[in-house]
Amino acid sequence: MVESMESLAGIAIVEVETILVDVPTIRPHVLAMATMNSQAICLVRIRCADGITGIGEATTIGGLAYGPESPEGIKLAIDSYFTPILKDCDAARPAQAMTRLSRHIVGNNFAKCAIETALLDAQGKRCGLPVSELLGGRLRDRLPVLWTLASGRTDTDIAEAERMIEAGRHDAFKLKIGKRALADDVAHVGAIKKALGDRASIRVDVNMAWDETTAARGIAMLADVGCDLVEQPIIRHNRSGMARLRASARIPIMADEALQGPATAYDFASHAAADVFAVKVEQSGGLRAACEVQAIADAAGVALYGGTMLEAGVGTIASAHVFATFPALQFGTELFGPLLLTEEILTEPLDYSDFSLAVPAGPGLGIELDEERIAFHRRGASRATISIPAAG
Ligand SMILES: O=C(O)C[C@H]1C=CC(=O)O1
Ligand SMILES: [Mn+2]
Repeated sequence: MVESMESLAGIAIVEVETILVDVPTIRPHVLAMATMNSQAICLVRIRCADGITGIGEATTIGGLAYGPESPEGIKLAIDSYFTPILKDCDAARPAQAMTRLSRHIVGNNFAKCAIETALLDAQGKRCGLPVSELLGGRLRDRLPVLWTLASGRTDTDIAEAERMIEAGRHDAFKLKIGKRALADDVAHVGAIKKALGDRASIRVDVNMAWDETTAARGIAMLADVGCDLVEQPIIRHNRSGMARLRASARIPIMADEALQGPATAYDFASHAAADVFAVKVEQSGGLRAACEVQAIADAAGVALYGGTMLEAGVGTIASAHVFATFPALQFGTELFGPLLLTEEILTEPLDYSDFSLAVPAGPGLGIELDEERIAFHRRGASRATISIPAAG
């Protein structure tokens, strides 16, 4: 007999802890809608009655500059609304817990993703399986990773790209444009492509900064200077505009902000409004929802790219487990979030080498938080001052 959804909890969820952590970026990261000097991370820890703890992360870009959720709002939503529901859920049934949450909580995709990550991490540890295996099974152990050049200066970006190629870290780059005049942006892209030539793929992300007319002109100009792809050139809800741009462009057009989970993916796929989907686990509403976006893309013949919200180690590895299950990943991934931060918050550094990221093989996410670093960067932490003994 199938057990009722309302069955009593088998393994109780004892505690849901949310922690805000601020980690500086290695340099200012200049996007059309915000310049990031640090990243605010909402970490989640779910403690279960069987002694297992799962971890999750929700991270946004520029606070509320990118979308409707912020790290502070996510913490508040989880503490006030998610936790009381989770206290009645069975930790050993993550899908049931997520269905219950969705019945009572509208939207809040990022918060849902953090909770699902923690539940799946705990479940993986319980079963001795990596999260990617819980999601159906991984098809690859490494993921190609692109780097975003966004210092705001062309010469600095070229030097940064040269260092990345030389170190074997990245050979595909995304340039953030849309803040400056179109001609200046195209000159910036053209100069970088000219300097790097066939050694690198150059793509751009406009982050919705153009109107449709500017986009039509801009995409043609970018194709002329050797750009390989244009990401989200216009506002997220203009699906017919995206379809028109896609139909006339010589280079692929990718949807990012427009994709807020399976329903929007279906809408964009059925209206041929993008050549490529940037799948983001947080924007999708969680790991399983991201897999549904992938299935819709594959069914519609839309190519795939593994996106990021510039998450730190936990969110990045949650995404890596998801993308490792994708049969096709034609444009690779941009899972470089931890590399943009001055330090990793994990005990073991992630393996970024050979132009790719290794997907951890251990149970759950296969990573551990560095409690000392978390305590240091925790918002409101009183930092111990180092006293230097007086000379002599
Ligand atoms: O894609 C975005 O819009 C967000 C993000 C991903 C890489 C990056 O530099 O910013
Ligand atoms: Mn984007």
